[in-house]
Amino acid sequence: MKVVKFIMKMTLRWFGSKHDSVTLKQIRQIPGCVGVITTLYDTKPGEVWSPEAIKAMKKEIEADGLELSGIESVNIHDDIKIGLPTKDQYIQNYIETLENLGKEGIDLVCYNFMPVFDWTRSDLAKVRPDGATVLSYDQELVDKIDPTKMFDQMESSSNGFALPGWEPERLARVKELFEMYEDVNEEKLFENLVYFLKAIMPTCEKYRIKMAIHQDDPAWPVFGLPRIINTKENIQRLLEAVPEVNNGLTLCTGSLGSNPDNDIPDMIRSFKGRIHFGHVRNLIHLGPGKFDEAAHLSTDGSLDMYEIMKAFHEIGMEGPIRPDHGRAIWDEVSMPGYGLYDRALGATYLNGIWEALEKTS
Ligand SMILES: O=C(O)[C@@H](O)[C@@H](O)[C@H](O)[C@H](O)CO
Ligand SMILES: [Fe+2]
Repeated sequence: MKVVKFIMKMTLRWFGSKHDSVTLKQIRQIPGCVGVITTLYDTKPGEVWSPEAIKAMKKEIEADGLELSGIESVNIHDDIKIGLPTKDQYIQNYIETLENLGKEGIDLVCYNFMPVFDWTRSDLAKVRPDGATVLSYDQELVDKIDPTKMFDQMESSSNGFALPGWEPERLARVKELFEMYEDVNEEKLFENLVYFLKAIMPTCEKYRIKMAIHQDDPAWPVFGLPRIINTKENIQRLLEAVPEVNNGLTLCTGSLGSNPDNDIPDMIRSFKGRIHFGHVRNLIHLGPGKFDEAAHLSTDGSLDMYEIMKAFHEIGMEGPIRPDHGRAIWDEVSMPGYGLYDRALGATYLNGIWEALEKTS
Protein backbone atom coordinates (compact mmCIF):
# COMPACT_ATOMS: atom_id res chain seq x y z
CA MET A 1 0.00 0.00 0.00
CA LYS A 2 1.41 3.36 -0.99
CA VAL A 3 1.49 5.88 1.78
CA VAL A 4 0.19 9.27 0.70
CA LYS A 5 2.66 11.98 1.47
CA PHE A 6 0.77 15.04 2.65
CA ILE A 7 3.27 17.87 2.29
CA MET A 8 0.36 20.23 2.51
CA LYS A 9 -1.16 20.52 5.96
CA MET A 10 -4.95 20.36 6.21
CA THR A 11 -6.32 22.55 8.99
CA LEU A 12 -9.56 24.09 10.15
CA ARG A 13 -10.23 27.54 11.52
CA TRP A 14 -11.28 27.50 15.17
CA PHE A 15 -12.41 30.45 17.27
CA GLY A 16 -11.74 29.13 20.75
CA SER A 17 -14.00 27.22 23.13
CA LYS A 18 -15.79 30.39 24.26
CA HIS A 19 -16.80 31.50 20.77
CA ASP A 20 -17.07 28.47 18.53
CA SER A 21 -19.90 25.94 18.21
CA VAL A 22 -17.35 23.44 16.89
CA THR A 23 -15.10 21.61 19.35
CA LEU A 24 -11.48 20.57 19.01
CA LYS A 25 -12.56 16.96 19.51
CA GLN A 26 -14.79 17.21 16.47
CA ILE A 27 -12.07 18.82 14.39
CA ARG A 28 -9.66 16.06 15.37
CA GLN A 29 -12.00 13.51 13.77
CA ILE A 30 -11.93 15.13 10.32
CA PRO A 31 -9.71 12.76 8.34
CA GLY A 32 -6.34 14.29 7.60
CA CYS A 33 -6.93 17.41 9.65
CA VAL A 34 -3.83 17.98 11.74
CA GLY A 35 -4.20 21.43 13.16
CA VAL A 36 -6.25 24.53 13.76
CA ILE A 37 -5.84 28.13 12.78
CA THR A 38 -6.98 30.34 15.60
CA THR A 39 -6.77 33.67 17.33
CA LEU A 40 -7.10 35.25 20.74
CA TYR A 41 -10.64 36.35 20.11
CA ASP A 42 -10.85 38.52 23.23
CA THR A 43 -8.06 40.88 22.23
CA LYS A 44 -8.59 44.14 20.37
CA PRO A 45 -6.51 45.34 17.44
CA GLY A 46 -3.48 47.16 18.82
CA GLU A 47 -3.23 45.21 22.07
CA VAL A 48 -0.18 43.17 23.02
CA TRP A 49 -0.97 39.45 23.30
CA SER A 50 0.37 38.19 26.60
CA PRO A 51 2.71 35.20 26.75
CA GLU A 52 0.34 33.54 29.26
CA ALA A 53 -2.68 33.80 26.98
CA ILE A 54 -0.71 32.47 24.01
CA LYS A 55 0.63 29.55 26.07
CA ALA A 56 -2.84 28.67 27.34
CA MET A 57 -4.29 28.75 23.81
CA LYS A 58 -1.56 26.47 22.52
CA LYS A 59 -1.84 24.08 25.43
CA GLU A 60 -5.59 23.70 25.01
CA ILE A 61 -5.23 22.83 21.31
CA GLU A 62 -2.39 20.40 21.84
CA ALA A 63 -4.25 18.67 24.67
CA ASP A 64 -6.80 17.57 22.07
CA GLY A 65 -4.16 16.15 19.77
CA LEU A 66 -4.04 19.02 17.31
CA GLU A 67 -1.39 21.50 16.34
CA LEU A 68 -1.69 25.26 16.49
CA SER A 69 -0.80 25.75 12.83
CA GLY A 70 -1.10 29.51 12.65
CA ILE A 71 -2.89 32.66 13.76
CA GLU A 72 -5.81 34.18 11.88
CA SER A 73 -5.65 37.01 12.53
CA VAL A 74 -3.49 39.40 14.46
CA ASN A 75 -5.56 42.38 13.36
CA ILE A 76 -3.96 45.67 12.49
CA HIS A 77 -4.98 48.84 14.24
CA ASP A 78 -6.63 51.42 11.99
CA ASP A 79 -4.07 54.05 13.05
CA ILE A 80 -1.43 51.99 11.21
CA LYS A 81 -3.60 51.74 8.09
CA ILE A 82 -4.41 55.46 8.19
CA GLY A 83 -0.81 56.37 8.98
CA LEU A 84 -1.46 58.45 12.10
CA PRO A 85 1.43 59.54 14.35
CA THR A 86 0.26 56.95 16.89
CA LYS A 87 1.06 54.20 14.37
CA ASP A 88 4.56 53.62 15.72
CA GLN A 89 3.27 52.71 19.16
CA TYR A 90 0.81 50.25 17.64
CA ILE A 91 3.54 48.76 15.46
CA GLN A 92 5.66 48.38 18.57
CA ASN A 93 2.78 46.52 20.21
CA TYR A 94 2.40 44.33 17.12
CA ILE A 95 6.09 43.50 17.30
CA GLU A 96 5.74 42.48 20.94
CA THR A 97 2.85 40.22 20.02
CA LEU A 98 4.96 38.66 17.27
CA GLU A 99 7.80 38.10 19.73
CA ASN A 100 5.45 36.44 22.18
CA LEU A 101 4.06 34.21 19.42
CA GLY A 102 7.54 33.45 18.12
CA LYS A 103 8.72 32.36 21.56
CA GLU A 104 5.96 29.73 21.51
CA GLY A 105 7.11 28.52 18.10
CA ILE A 106 4.12 29.95 16.26
CA ASP A 107 5.38 30.84 12.81
CA LEU A 108 2.39 31.91 10.72
CA VAL A 109 0.32 35.07 11.05
CA CYS A 110 -2.58 35.89 8.73
CA TYR A 111 -3.84 39.47 8.61
CA ASN A 112 -5.60 41.84 6.25
CA PHE A 113 -5.22 45.49 5.39
CA MET A 114 -8.80 46.46 4.59
CA PRO A 115 -9.94 49.82 5.98
CA VAL A 116 -12.79 49.82 8.54
CA PHE A 117 -14.52 46.64 7.37
CA ASP A 118 -13.20 43.14 7.01
CA TRP A 119 -15.02 40.79 4.59
CA THR A 120 -18.43 42.10 3.54
CA ARG A 121 -21.64 40.31 2.56
CA SER A 122 -25.19 41.41 1.82
CA ASP A 123 -26.74 38.19 3.12
CA LEU A 124 -25.42 35.67 5.65
CA ALA A 125 -28.08 33.04 5.03
CA LYS A 126 -29.16 33.00 1.41
CA VAL A 127 -31.07 29.84 0.54
CA ARG A 128 -29.64 27.86 -2.37
CA PRO A 129 -31.69 25.43 -4.50
CA ASP A 130 -30.69 22.44 -2.33
CA GLY A 131 -31.92 24.19 0.84
CA ALA A 132 -28.44 24.96 2.19
CA THR A 133 -27.84 28.54 3.23
CA VAL A 134 -24.73 30.47 2.31
CA LEU A 135 -23.10 33.86 2.59
CA SER A 136 -23.77 35.94 -0.48
CA TYR A 137 -22.89 39.29 -1.99
CA ASP A 138 -24.81 41.62 -4.24
CA GLN A 139 -23.25 44.99 -4.96
CA GLU A 140 -26.65 46.47 -5.76
CA LEU A 141 -27.90 45.58 -2.29
CA VAL A 142 -24.70 46.75 -0.62
CA ASP A 143 -25.00 50.10 -2.40
CA LYS A 144 -28.29 50.60 -0.60
CA ILE A 145 -26.82 49.96 2.85
CA ASP A 146 -25.74 52.86 5.02
CA PRO A 147 -22.17 51.81 5.90
CA THR A 148 -22.61 52.93 9.50
CA LYS A 149 -25.48 50.43 9.77
CA MET A 150 -23.41 47.60 8.34
CA PHE A 151 -22.27 46.39 11.74
CA ASP A 152 -25.87 46.15 12.99
CA GLN A 153 -26.92 44.28 9.89
CA MET A 154 -24.09 41.75 10.18
CA GLU A 155 -24.63 41.27 13.89
CA SER A 156 -28.37 40.76 13.63
CA SER A 157 -27.91 37.88 11.21
CA SER A 158 -24.97 36.12 12.83
CA ASN A 159 -26.93 33.51 14.83
CA GLY A 160 -25.74 35.20 18.02
CA PHE A 161 -22.06 34.56 17.33
CA ALA A 162 -19.44 37.31 17.23
CA LEU A 163 -18.35 37.43 13.60
CA PRO A 164 -14.61 37.41 12.91
CA GLY A 165 -13.53 40.80 11.62
CA TRP A 166 -16.72 42.42 12.86
CA GLU A 167 -15.78 42.86 16.48
CA PRO A 168 -18.25 45.25 18.15
CA GLU A 169 -15.65 47.68 19.50
CA ARG A 170 -15.25 49.09 16.01
CA LEU A 171 -18.98 49.61 15.68
CA ALA A 172 -19.04 52.64 17.94
CA ARG A 173 -16.38 54.30 15.85
CA VAL A 174 -17.57 53.66 12.29
CA LYS A 175 -18.54 57.26 11.54
CA GLU A 176 -15.33 58.56 13.00
CA LEU A 177 -13.31 55.93 11.12
CA PHE A 178 -14.83 56.94 7.81
CA GLU A 179 -13.75 60.52 8.45
CA MET A 180 -10.27 59.43 9.42
CA TYR A 181 -9.88 57.56 6.13
CA GLU A 182 -10.97 60.55 4.06
CA ASP A 183 -7.43 61.41 2.94
CA VAL A 184 -6.27 57.83 2.55
CA ASN A 185 -6.25 56.83 -1.10
CA GLU A 186 -4.91 53.58 -2.53
CA GLU A 187 -1.39 54.94 -2.81
CA LYS A 188 -1.32 56.13 0.78
CA LEU A 189 -2.75 52.85 2.03
CA PHE A 190 -0.08 50.95 0.10
CA GLU A 191 2.67 53.14 1.59
CA ASN A 192 1.30 52.54 5.08
CA LEU A 193 1.29 48.79 4.50
CA VAL A 194 4.87 48.83 3.26
CA TYR A 195 5.91 50.96 6.25
CA PHE A 196 4.30 48.46 8.62
CA LEU A 197 5.87 45.43 6.94
CA LYS A 198 9.36 46.95 6.83
CA ALA A 199 9.10 47.72 10.53
CA ILE A 200 8.17 44.18 11.53
CA MET A 201 10.41 42.21 9.12
CA PRO A 202 13.45 42.05 11.45
CA THR A 203 11.28 40.47 14.16
CA CYS A 204 9.79 38.03 11.64
CA GLU A 205 13.29 37.12 10.53
CA LYS A 206 14.45 36.58 14.10
CA TYR A 207 11.54 34.31 15.02
CA ARG A 208 10.97 32.87 11.52
CA ILE A 209 7.43 34.17 11.43
CA LYS A 210 5.70 34.18 8.06
CA MET A 211 3.30 37.07 7.57
CA ALA A 212 0.46 36.13 5.25
CA ILE A 213 -1.76 38.92 4.01
CA HIS A 214 -5.35 37.97 3.20
CA GLN A 215 -6.91 39.39 0.05
CA ASP A 216 -9.71 41.92 0.09
CA ASP A 217 -13.11 40.28 0.19
CA PRO A 218 -14.81 40.99 -2.15
CA ALA A 219 -11.89 41.87 -4.41
CA TRP A 220 -12.89 45.47 -5.10
CA PRO A 221 -13.43 48.70 -3.13
CA VAL A 222 -16.56 48.78 -0.98
CA PHE A 223 -18.25 51.91 0.43
CA GLY A 224 -15.71 54.11 -1.34
CA LEU A 225 -12.89 52.89 0.91
CA PRO A 226 -9.61 52.00 -0.81
CA ARG A 227 -8.67 48.33 -1.23
CA ILE A 228 -5.28 47.33 -2.54
CA ILE A 229 -4.79 43.56 -2.29
CA ASN A 230 -7.04 42.04 -4.89
CA THR A 231 -5.31 41.53 -8.27
CA LYS A 232 -2.19 39.79 -9.57
CA GLU A 233 -0.58 43.17 -10.25
CA ASN A 234 -1.14 44.82 -6.89
CA ILE A 235 -0.16 41.68 -4.98
CA GLN A 236 2.99 41.39 -7.07
CA ARG A 237 3.79 45.01 -6.31
CA LEU A 238 3.55 44.38 -2.58
CA LEU A 239 5.76 41.29 -2.77
CA GLU A 240 8.36 43.32 -4.65
CA ALA A 241 8.19 46.34 -2.36
CA VAL A 242 9.06 44.16 0.63
CA PRO A 243 10.95 41.25 -0.96
CA GLU A 244 11.60 39.21 2.19
CA VAL A 245 10.08 35.73 2.07
CA ASN A 246 8.34 36.45 5.37
CA ASN A 247 6.27 39.04 3.58
CA GLY A 248 3.92 36.53 2.03
CA LEU A 249 0.34 35.64 1.32
CA THR A 250 -2.71 33.88 2.51
CA LEU A 251 -4.00 32.87 -0.91
CA CYS A 252 -7.78 33.05 -0.52
CA THR A 253 -9.54 31.57 -3.54
CA GLY A 254 -12.96 32.79 -2.48
CA SER A 255 -11.84 36.38 -2.06
CA LEU A 256 -9.81 36.53 -5.27
CA GLY A 257 -12.42 34.48 -7.08
CA SER A 258 -15.13 37.06 -6.44
CA ASN A 259 -13.61 38.85 -9.42
CA PRO A 260 -13.88 36.51 -12.44
CA ASP A 261 -10.90 38.28 -14.05
CA ASN A 262 -8.55 36.82 -11.44
CA ASP A 263 -6.87 33.68 -12.80
CA ILE A 264 -6.24 31.89 -9.51
CA PRO A 265 -4.12 28.91 -10.68
CA ASP A 266 -1.90 31.39 -12.54
CA MET A 267 -1.57 33.54 -9.42
CA ILE A 268 -0.66 30.52 -7.30
CA ARG A 269 2.10 29.57 -9.75
CA SER A 270 3.35 33.17 -10.00
CA PHE A 271 3.55 33.62 -6.24
CA LYS A 272 5.43 30.37 -5.63
CA GLY A 273 7.57 30.60 -2.50
CA ARG A 274 5.50 33.45 -1.07
CA ILE A 275 2.24 31.64 -0.32
CA HIS A 276 2.34 30.61 3.31
CA PHE A 277 -1.29 29.73 3.85
CA GLY A 278 -4.19 28.72 1.64
CA HIS A 279 -7.91 29.39 2.02
CA VAL A 280 -9.65 27.16 -0.46
CA ARG A 281 -13.33 27.56 -1.19
CA ASN A 282 -15.71 27.89 -4.10
CA LEU A 283 -18.35 30.42 -5.09
CA ILE A 284 -20.78 30.92 -7.91
CA HIS A 285 -20.83 34.08 -10.04
CA LEU A 286 -24.34 35.37 -10.63
CA GLY A 287 -23.53 38.59 -12.51
CA PRO A 288 -21.24 41.59 -12.14
CA GLY A 289 -20.61 42.22 -8.44
CA LYS A 290 -22.89 39.38 -7.46
CA PHE A 291 -22.03 35.94 -6.10
CA ASP A 292 -23.14 33.22 -3.71
CA GLU A 293 -20.77 31.03 -1.78
CA ALA A 294 -21.02 27.38 -2.77
CA ALA A 295 -19.97 23.90 -1.69
CA HIS A 296 -16.28 23.25 -2.22
CA LEU A 297 -17.02 20.83 -5.09
CA SER A 298 -16.06 22.33 -8.47
CA THR A 299 -19.39 21.58 -10.11
CA ASP A 300 -21.30 23.45 -7.40
CA GLY A 301 -19.63 26.78 -8.20
CA SER A 302 -17.62 28.76 -10.71
CA LEU A 303 -14.09 27.90 -9.60
CA ASP A 304 -12.20 24.82 -10.77
CA MET A 305 -10.97 23.39 -7.49
CA TYR A 306 -8.96 20.67 -9.22
CA GLU A 307 -6.96 23.27 -11.14
CA ILE A 308 -6.48 25.28 -7.95
CA MET A 309 -5.23 22.29 -5.95
CA LYS A 310 -3.08 21.23 -8.89
CA ALA A 311 -1.37 24.62 -8.86
CA PHE A 312 -0.81 24.34 -5.09
CA HIS A 313 0.59 20.85 -5.62
CA GLU A 314 2.89 22.01 -8.40
CA ILE A 315 4.44 24.78 -6.33
CA GLY A 316 5.06 22.29 -3.51
CA MET A 317 2.76 24.03 -1.05
CA GLU A 318 3.96 23.15 2.41
CA GLY A 319 2.00 25.60 4.49
CA PRO A 320 -1.41 24.94 5.98
CA ILE A 321 -4.48 24.91 3.79
CA ARG A 322 -7.96 25.18 5.18
CA PRO A 323 -11.38 24.86 3.70
CA ASP A 324 -12.88 28.30 3.94
CA HIS A 325 -16.48 29.29 4.56
CA GLY A 326 -18.89 26.39 4.47
CA ARG A 327 -22.59 26.31 3.75
CA ALA A 328 -25.04 25.81 6.61
CA ILE A 329 -26.37 22.28 6.10
CA TRP A 330 -28.05 19.47 8.04
CA ASP A 331 -29.71 21.95 10.44
CA GLU A 332 -26.43 22.99 11.98
CA VAL A 333 -26.50 26.33 13.80
CA SER A 334 -23.12 28.01 13.89
CA MET A 335 -21.30 31.18 13.14
CA PRO A 336 -22.27 31.87 9.51
CA GLY A 337 -19.70 30.25 7.24
CA TYR A 338 -18.02 28.37 10.06
CA GLY A 339 -20.06 25.29 10.86
CA LEU A 340 -18.49 21.87 11.16
CA TYR A 341 -20.33 19.81 8.54
CA ASP A 342 -19.69 21.58 5.29
CA ARG A 343 -16.15 22.55 6.14
CA ALA A 344 -15.43 18.91 7.03
CA LEU A 345 -16.84 17.88 3.65
CA GLY A 346 -14.64 20.54 2.08
CA ALA A 347 -11.51 19.30 3.84
CA THR A 348 -12.23 15.72 2.81
CA TYR A 349 -12.82 16.70 -0.80
CA LEU A 350 -9.64 18.78 -0.97
CA ASN A 351 -7.66 15.93 0.62
CA GLY A 352 -9.09 13.61 -2.03
CA ILE A 353 -7.93 15.87 -4.83
CA TRP A 354 -4.53 16.09 -3.19
CA GLU A 355 -4.20 12.31 -2.90
CA ALA A 356 -5.04 11.95 -6.59
CA LEU A 357 -2.47 14.61 -7.46
CA GLU A 358 0.16 12.82 -5.38
CA LYS A 359 -0.51 9.51 -7.04
CA THR A 360 -0.64 10.75 -10.60
CA SER A 361 2.34 13.08 -10.45
O1 LIG B 1 -11.06 34.21 5.70
C1 LIG B 1 -12.03 34.91 5.54
O2 LIG B 1 -12.63 34.86 4.51
C2 LIG B 1 -12.57 35.87 6.55
O3 LIG B 1 -13.22 35.13 7.48
C3 LIG B 1 -11.72 36.98 7.11
O4 LIG B 1 -12.25 37.40 8.31
C4 LIG B 1 -10.25 36.73 7.29
O5 LIG B 1 -10.04 35.89 8.37
C5 LIG B 1 -9.49 38.01 7.53
O6 LIG B 1 -9.75 38.93 6.51
C6 LIG B 1 -7.99 37.81 7.64
O7 LIG B 1 -7.46 38.83 8.39
FE1 LIG C 1 -10.32 33.61 3.24
